[in-house]
Amino acid sequence: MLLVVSSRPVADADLVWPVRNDQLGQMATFRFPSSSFDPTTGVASFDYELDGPTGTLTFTETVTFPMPAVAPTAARLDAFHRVLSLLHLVAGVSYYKAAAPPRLELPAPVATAVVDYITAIYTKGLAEYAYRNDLPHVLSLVPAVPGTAEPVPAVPELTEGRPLSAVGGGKDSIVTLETLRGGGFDPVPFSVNPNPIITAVNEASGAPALAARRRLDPLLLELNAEGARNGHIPVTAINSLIAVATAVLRGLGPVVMSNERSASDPNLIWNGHEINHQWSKGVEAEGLLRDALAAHAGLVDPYFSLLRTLSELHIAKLFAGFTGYDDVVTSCNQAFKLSNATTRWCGHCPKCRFVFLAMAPFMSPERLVRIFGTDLFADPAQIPGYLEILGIDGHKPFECVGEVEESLVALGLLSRQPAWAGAPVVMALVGAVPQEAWAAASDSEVFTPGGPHFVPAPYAKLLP
Ligand SMILES: CC(=O)N[C@H]1[C@@H](OP(=O)(O)OP(=O)(O)OC[C@H]2O[C@@H](n3ccc(=O)[nH]c3=O)[C@H](O)[C@@H]2O)O[C@H](CO)[C@@H](O)[C@@H]1O[C@H](C)C(=O)N[C@@H](C)C(=O)N[C@@H](CCC(=O)O)C(=O)O
Ligand SMILES: Nc1ncnc2c1ncn2[C@@H]1O[C@H](COP(=O)(O)OP(=O)(O)OP(=O)(O)O)[C@@H](O)[C@H]1O
Repeated sequence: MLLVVSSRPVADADLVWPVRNDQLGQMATFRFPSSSFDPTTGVASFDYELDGPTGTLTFTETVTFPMPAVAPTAARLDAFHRVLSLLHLVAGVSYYKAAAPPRLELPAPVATAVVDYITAIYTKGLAEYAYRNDLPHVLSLVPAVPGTAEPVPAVPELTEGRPLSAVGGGKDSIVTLETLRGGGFDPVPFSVNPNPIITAVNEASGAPALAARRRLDPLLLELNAEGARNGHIPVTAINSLIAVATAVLRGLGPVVMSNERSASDPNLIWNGHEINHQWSKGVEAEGLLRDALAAHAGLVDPYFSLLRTLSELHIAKLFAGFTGYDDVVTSCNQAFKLSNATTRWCGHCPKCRFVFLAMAPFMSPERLVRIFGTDLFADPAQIPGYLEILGIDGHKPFECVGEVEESLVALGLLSRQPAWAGAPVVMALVGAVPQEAWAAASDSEVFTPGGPHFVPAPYAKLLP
């Protein structure tokens, strides 16, 4: 059930406006003044500017790419630069959101597909931010573009080669990596800013991995500490473009993501707009990015999610079949913060709750507790959080959690398994679910692949 809200909630303490910095409050325009790439170091630099009557603030973000031993062909280098120019536009969201000015000025003429993608990134990708900060103008932002460019011709050779498999350290990317390997595709694992968890997952795979390093401008973090506007950004879009640029630079084939079916479903409706925490993981974002990459860089099938048609519960079931990652797999977002990250699962956030529930039907309690380091079903303090995930209280949390129906199906499966049925939290939840909710949850729908996807034919045969 989708919650429709007409007023926003009281903002979180860390999102409260006004900021101490008056300058930010009066910014009128966001620009993309310049970008550069140094092939000797592999460092791309992206400059941004917030401009208003009280002055200008400038930012520079850098991304360090893993350079190939052999220089890329001229065609690949040209496509790489074109992907970098898209990344420049997309990575601006982190700095735009510090002020949310009404004007967004793109630096050069681009194809219509690029305008469509960038418009969606700054509106739908920032929708949760707009909702939490009560900034409805962000949802209808229209970029100012200095002209329209013609789409470039398609160059199929640019995406031929071993697939690059994006690894985030969680169960989903492990399922993708192992499924590609099982199908004989010899994927190259790739991560942006791999932390010790991601490094351990890559080591467990035994496949040599590539990495790119992304560095936010420290000024942004200073402004955040002073109370600048802040909130969620479409980070998957940024990681995706860094992955595509790396694949093009390294002579690899398509970027394979692990974004599931439920990532496309919104958390709630506000002012008539869908608010989806995971928008840049959804199928709409995937299609828009593919179109932008085709029009701007001539890339054919450069990017797709192998798991797009699967539910989270289905992916959890597949993950249970791969036992080599139990000591390293971590899906909890707290473990991926830039500072004060947890070592592995925090054990008390919506994502930990959901993944524990999703894996439980397919694992023994011993194995699951070993993976998490704690038994969430033994702790009654988890019950209120689970009631949200089951759709009994509040809306779907702003986290990467599956649909209410998936949670209900998982709980139904647990209630029929002697190993889990007697767990205190399982018993309490089974008692709390209204009869009509059980009726709406269908095992077969959850385990039947479905919905739109962009998986090319040679890869589609790998799916269940
Ligand atoms: C790890 C995490 O969940 N972070 C979110 C959190 O930020 P927090 O302050 O707790 O920690 P940091 O991630 O270290 O961020 C420090 C500040 O830097 C800003 N920032 C970070 C990355 C970036 O690319 N741009 C930035 O401006 C950030 O605003 C902090 O002030 O809360 C933030 C505010 O809501 C979120 O923006 C942080 O989310 C990260 C960007 C992040 O990597 N999140 C993924 C784990 C995540 O949420 N993935 C989604 C997919 C969403 C999508 O559409 O792509 C998911 O798994 O559902
Ligand atoms: N640091 C990263 N570098 C490269 N790709 C990433 C990174 N973090 C996440 N991804 C990719 O982005 C997508 C969304 O990330 P998400 O965190 O949902 O996936 P995950 O870590 O594989 O699984 P889980 O849902 O269990 O956390 C996935 O395809 C994942 O592979």
